[in-house]
Amino acid sequence: VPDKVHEMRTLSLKPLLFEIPGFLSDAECGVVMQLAQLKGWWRELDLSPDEIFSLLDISQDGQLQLSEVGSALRGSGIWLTPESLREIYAGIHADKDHNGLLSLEEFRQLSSDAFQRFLLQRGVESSQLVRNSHHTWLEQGPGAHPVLQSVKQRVVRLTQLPDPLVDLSEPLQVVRYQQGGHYHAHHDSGPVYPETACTHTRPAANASSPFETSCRYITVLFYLNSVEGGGETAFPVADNGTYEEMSLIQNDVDLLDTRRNCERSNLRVKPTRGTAVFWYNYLSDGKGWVGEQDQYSLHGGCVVTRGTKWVANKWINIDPDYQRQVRYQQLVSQSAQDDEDQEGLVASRDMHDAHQDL
Ligand SMILES: O=C(O)CCC(=O)C(=O)O
Ligand SMILES: [Fe+2]
Repeated sequence: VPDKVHEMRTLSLKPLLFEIPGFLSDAECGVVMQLAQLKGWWRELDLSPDEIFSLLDISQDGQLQLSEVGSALRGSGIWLTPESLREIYAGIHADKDHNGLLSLEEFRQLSSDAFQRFLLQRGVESSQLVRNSHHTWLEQGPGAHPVLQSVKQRVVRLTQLPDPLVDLSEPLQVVRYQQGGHYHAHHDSGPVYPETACTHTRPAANASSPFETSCRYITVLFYLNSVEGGGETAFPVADNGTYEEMSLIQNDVDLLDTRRNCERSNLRVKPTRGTAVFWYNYLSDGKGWVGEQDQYSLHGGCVVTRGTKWVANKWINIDPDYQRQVRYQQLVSQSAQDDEDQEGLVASRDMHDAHQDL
């Protein structure tokens, strides 16, 4: 908050994790919640289209037969005949070539939101989801609400990163959990291999790559309210002596399960209105740039036992491939320049207004 001195507490070294009480004022938390409410909510299973496709493609032949989609749905207690599936495809314009098969390409084009909504409507229970919450996105660029812009500037100061890196990152994500909501333990961003592309720098990548991840170097998590019961953010392996994937599930205790086993997590942060926590999802490469994924950054939202829980995520996206990040930034500033050049010729103000978000 401007003109205020803030205390920053180190919560763990693995991952590098800090807590800053009072990072947002109560009024600011209220504004962010209201803006999110106005914007409207998404709900999702939190799987990428490729992941869903691969799960459904039992024969692994790269096509989804009607029977594959049908039997997948049967597993969740939904009985759909091939005819009714065809009808659904038609309804959501899924099967462009009308051959009754969905290729990965068709599946990708199919609005994954439409499909996920459909799965939810068809009775996948919310407690069975990886993430049981609603979320929405708020832009923080010029024209955005002053509170959102000011929060972004504070994130720049907090993280000591150059402005453009923060400006070119994802918008602010606001998340609302109702009573009973949770988010099982996860990494906000995946591992990077030499052939892994980052979602945000796709436009600057040369070839199509087999893997993609969001490359969220830092997560800044804001608690917008204090939760009446539960809803802690759990870091199951924070500051563990060692990290073994196997030890996450032991004697039937799955540490990733935040509905059951939060109290076994090494570290839990209690949601307090206005507090921010932030951590690094990647280690340093030792040369001043982003390196490997930090396995210890695993975290989740414990089940909310009483009341609702509101948080916001500010992710800072940086490509571990330095050259690609640079190319991407050049590309963006070039196209911003082109837009400006155009402005004199075309009355493009209306268009800009149309893109302006809350
Ligand atoms: O709700 C929380 O405490 C954690 C949220 C989270 O991990 C996320 O939204 O990625
Ligand atoms: Fe997360």
